[in-house]
Amino acid sequence: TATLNGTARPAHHPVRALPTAGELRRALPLPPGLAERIAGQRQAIRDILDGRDDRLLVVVGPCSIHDPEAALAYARRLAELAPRVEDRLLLVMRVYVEKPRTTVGWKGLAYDPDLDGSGDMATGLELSRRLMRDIAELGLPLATELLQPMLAPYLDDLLTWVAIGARTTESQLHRELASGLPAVVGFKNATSGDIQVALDAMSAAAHPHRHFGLDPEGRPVVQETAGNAHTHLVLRGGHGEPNYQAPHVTAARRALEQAGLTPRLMVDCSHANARKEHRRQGEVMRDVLAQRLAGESALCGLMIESHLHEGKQPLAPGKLRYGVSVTDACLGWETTEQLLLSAAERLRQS
Ligand SMILES: C[C@H](OP(=O)(O)O)C(=O)O
Ligand SMILES: [Mn+2]
Repeated sequence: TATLNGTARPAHHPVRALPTAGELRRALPLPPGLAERIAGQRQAIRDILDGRDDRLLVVVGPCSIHDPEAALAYARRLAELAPRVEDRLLLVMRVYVEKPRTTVGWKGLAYDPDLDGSGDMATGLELSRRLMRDIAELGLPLATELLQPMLAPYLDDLLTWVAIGARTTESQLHRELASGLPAVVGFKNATSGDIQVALDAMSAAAHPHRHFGLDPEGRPVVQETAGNAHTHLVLRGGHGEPNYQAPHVTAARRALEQAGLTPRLMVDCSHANARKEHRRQGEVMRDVLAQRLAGESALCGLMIESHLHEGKQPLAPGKLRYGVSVTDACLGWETTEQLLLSAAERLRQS
């Protein structure tokens, strides 16, 4: 037996039932026209990946969502900014509801919406889907990291862009998942900095797969996927060493070309590229823009971790400051807005 919160239980005792993906989608359906709008947003990103659209894809928002109200307030500001830069930047909001932990820690809104380890996932799933739908209705394309493959059908009709994280890019389950997603998928390099696992993931995800899965009613099925050719590498640094500078980008582009993959990549300005110092994201972004303006055609995207207010705070329920990340430190809104406005301006001048 295992002990959970001090209570001895059989090791694999199902704690509480969950709605099926079908039930949650019926409870929180897409309003008329939203599915078509999301399909158009996905196509816009494919156009950038395929070089038909020379705008920059920018995935921007909180490292994690712990407060749907604050997330919606952030989304309203981003939705107001998006049309002001859309001639040069395609803004996609990070709505991350599942967090991979290096060891243990809070796992995200979908897993633990009360932030106290109680694990009320039924509420977490409902809050996550409801928030994503509210944000999508503002006209913003949505991005998230998909971590638990069985959660994907609860949310993936709302997703324009999906990250497979540094800790799961090597996982066959996540490559199979990516091969069946309608969204564009970014594979992060490994936490070690190795990019080969991401190139292998792109190759694997481009093929059709048959894999174990659940149907919308939660019954086990053999899932058949068509393959997803619209995937790309995301450079996020490794073991505290950045990999966004020109030599790394050139090497990554060459590796992609040699593997017969689309030589397009995104730079995650945060995480190991900022050496976990959130203010460095601006410096990383300026370097990437300079490379792009110098003609590096592989660079088609940026990721920025940003929230209403800068920094991060310990996860202390009841003592939380509004609009501050409880996971990785983020830039504040004002700085983010300035960075994006000046990036759009620099790209216009080029
Ligand atoms: C956790 C994730 O970053 P990663 O460590 O997977 O690059 C993220 O917050 O975007
Ligand atoms: Mn993060």
